[in-house]
Amino acid sequence: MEIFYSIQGEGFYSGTPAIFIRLGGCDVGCVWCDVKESWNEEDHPFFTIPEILSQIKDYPCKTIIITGGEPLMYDMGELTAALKEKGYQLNIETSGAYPVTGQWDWVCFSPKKFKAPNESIYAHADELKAIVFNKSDFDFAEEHAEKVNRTCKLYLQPEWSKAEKMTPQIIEYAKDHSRWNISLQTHKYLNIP
Ligand SMILES: C[S@@+](CC[C@H](N)C(=O)[O-])C[C@H]1O[C@@H](n2cnc3c(N)ncnc32)[C@H](O)[C@@H]1O
Ligand SMILES: Nc1nc2[nH]cc(C(=O)O)c2c(=O)[nH]1
Ligand code: SF4
Ligand SMILES: [Mg+2]
Repeated sequence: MEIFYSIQGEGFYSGTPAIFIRLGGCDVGCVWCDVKESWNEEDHPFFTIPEILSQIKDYPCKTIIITGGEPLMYDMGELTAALKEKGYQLNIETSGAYPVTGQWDWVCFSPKKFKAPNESIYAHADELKAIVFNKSDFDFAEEHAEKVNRTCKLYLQPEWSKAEKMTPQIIEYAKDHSRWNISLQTHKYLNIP
């Protein structure tokens, strides 16, 4: 869908410069998705792997975030192999709704109520980033936290339109359940892509 250079706004790598590769296509259907324009793959241009390599080669950065859309709808083997060969660090943002493919240095797993995760994601998740839209999302976050590895970082991130209401509850929750950290969509406060 698009390639851009920005700062990772969310989660463990928040604040880190990164090249974003956003793949079009998603059938998870989150009601509050902030990139609904990504859902229909056919609305977006197709780039071959050599075209992608050429578009990113001049950015002064070796960290890539592959996002979407839902990147795991596709077999990520070929693209990630080509990027690894060029020495990039590869991070993925995924709902985990499809089996994990590809070679990843960091997997950010953000489970969704709208389409259950594939079981393969739990062993790969380096970071669980649960979106808090309402109170029931704390229990939903805990259900998934029970299934990830012990070393997986745990984040609660307010859904953007509900941030004013839910952030105070997230703060109290994290203080009472100190395994959890807070993630904010800092790029939206910074007005960057
Ligand atoms: C747009 S999604 C694309 C990657 C993948 N489909 C996923 O959902 O993880 C990237 C990240 O943004 C989060 N996100 C999407 N819409 C959001 C919103 N309105 N408020 C907060 N986070 C949101 C997702 O949960 C995910 O962690
Ligand atoms: N700056 C910035 N950081 C992000 N982290 C995850 C994003 C995404 O849409 O996957 C995102 C995004 O869209 N912009
Ligand atoms: S899974 Fe990700 S891209 Fe798909 S609808 Fe949900 S937030 Fe949007
Ligand atoms: Mg985003």
